Amino acid sequence: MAAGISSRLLESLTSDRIVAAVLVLTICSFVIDFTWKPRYPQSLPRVGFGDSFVGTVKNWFYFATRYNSWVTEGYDKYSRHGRAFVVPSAPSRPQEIVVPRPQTAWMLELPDRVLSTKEAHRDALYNDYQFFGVDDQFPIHTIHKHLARNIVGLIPGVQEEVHGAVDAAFGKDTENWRSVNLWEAWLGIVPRVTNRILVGTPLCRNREFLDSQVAFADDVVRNSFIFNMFPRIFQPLVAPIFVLANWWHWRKSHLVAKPAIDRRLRDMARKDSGADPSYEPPEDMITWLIRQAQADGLASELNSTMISKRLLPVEFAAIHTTVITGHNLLLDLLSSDPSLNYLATIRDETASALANDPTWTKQSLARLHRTDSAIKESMRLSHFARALTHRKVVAPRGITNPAEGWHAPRGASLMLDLAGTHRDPALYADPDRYDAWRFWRARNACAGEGAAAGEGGGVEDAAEVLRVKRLGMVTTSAEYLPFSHGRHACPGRFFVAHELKMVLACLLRDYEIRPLPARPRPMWFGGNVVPPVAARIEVRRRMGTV
Ligand code: HEM
Repeated sequence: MAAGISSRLLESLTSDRIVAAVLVLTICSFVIDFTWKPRYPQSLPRVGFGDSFVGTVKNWFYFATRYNSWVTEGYDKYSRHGRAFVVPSAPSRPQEIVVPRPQTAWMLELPDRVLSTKEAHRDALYNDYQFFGVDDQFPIHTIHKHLARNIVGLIPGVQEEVHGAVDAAFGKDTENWRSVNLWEAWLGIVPRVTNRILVGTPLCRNREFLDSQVAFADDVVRNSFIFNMFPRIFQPLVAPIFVLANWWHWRKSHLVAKPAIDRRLRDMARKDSGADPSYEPPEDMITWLIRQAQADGLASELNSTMISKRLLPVEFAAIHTTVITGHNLLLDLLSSDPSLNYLATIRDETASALANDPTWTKQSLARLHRTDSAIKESMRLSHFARALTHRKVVAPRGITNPAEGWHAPRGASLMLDLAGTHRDPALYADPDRYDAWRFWRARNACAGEGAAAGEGGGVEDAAEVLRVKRLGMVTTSAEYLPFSHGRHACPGRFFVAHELKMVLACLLRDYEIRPLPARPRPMWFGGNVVPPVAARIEVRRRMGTV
């Protein structure tokens, strides 16, 4: 009898019925998703097709191609006049409230228990699946606490890594011009240099380890795009399949890193027990994670499996962000009018900073005002996402905006519009032009004002020194958001500034580079920019540098 029922069932499973069932299931799941999402007050203006059911479906359909223009429209109509507005999101994500610039301080000063960075990142990156449910706050806290205080001592090691990585990426042929894929070159440089401060030598030069970290980061980005398109109700079914790739790449990196991590754990334990008091562990993320776990009494953190998993969110935060930034920087510089002499000027500035001592120091790096300005300007103009500051309302009763009176319920999503701000002519003259010395001139004007105002004090005056310093690339503000702003602003930015300046100095010292006839254009996909990864540049090693 049972056999009869199952054979009748099988017979009734025609392909038409299967397709229809999947379609009905998908529509039902999107409807359920729709009802789960936070609702925003009608007093908040909308861009896109609005939030009726039909409007929502159209928003999902056009999200990938129109998101950027929706936010631009909202910026012009509302943000410029100090008003918040609502922008559609990908199918599985709640719509976002775009908070205008004058309300930045209000938004970023709300405590994490009210408006959460962690929950916003967790939702956007699907941390529970993609990072195997391992909480990212421990490594983030570790970076906040240990990186800045060790950064000066890390400079010589980073410089050594930069030289090795630039040589490997661009070659040593002084006779012939070589065509190099710029994206691949940065992927050869950044993971190695960044891992010098995360895992130290020799692991930071291990190709298998680095490739696994890059592949893991690619998995996170790709899967986030995919999960964004699936109704939330399906995610527990679909995500475990997709994150097999994440698991595989973490496992590969762990197998390579395990001996080094185990050795570090042993050596540090021997030092602590007094068996080897002279041992000094290298300053890198592995050491900092061990110290932090010891300080917090977290014995469960002290093994290679946990440490290698704790590295993942930081590798993810550090690698692609820097690769895209370096890639944009060179594209902006190389496609600028050659008569502006950007490259030669940066080359001269970096060479003269190293004239007395070939090793970079905090002081010599801080003297690179033009180089700093060129990088800062590229990060202003050539951003890689519409927004990099997102927050989720976690307060059970939601939040009320004091300036406009709107209420955002628990689960609502808020963001700051980086691209609109960075291209606002009220803030930046001729905002669509790459003007490498824009911030250098502002710095000089500021220093000049100080000199004129103070009785011969000039930039020697402490307050003036501070004001001039604040024009540097690591200073965040409501008007300059590539590293976000407020207490969760990127803790890696001081390192990034050093890294990019050293790479640029090394590259321009050792190579001639041909200008590009035009800036290769990136493409928008939803809220993110897809970099022009096929772009190639022509380089030749300078005579006498090998
Ligand atoms: C050009 C390169 C980089 C850019 C543009 C960048 C940008 C950002 C942005 C926009 C945030 C989000 C902050 C927020 O939500 O308000 C962030 C967070 C973070 N970044 Fe970076 N980042 C870069 C490189 C790095 C590097 C090299 C590291 C580590 C060595 C790093 C570590 C982190 C960490 C740990 C966080 C989380 C901070 C927190 O939640 O408190 N980043 N970064």
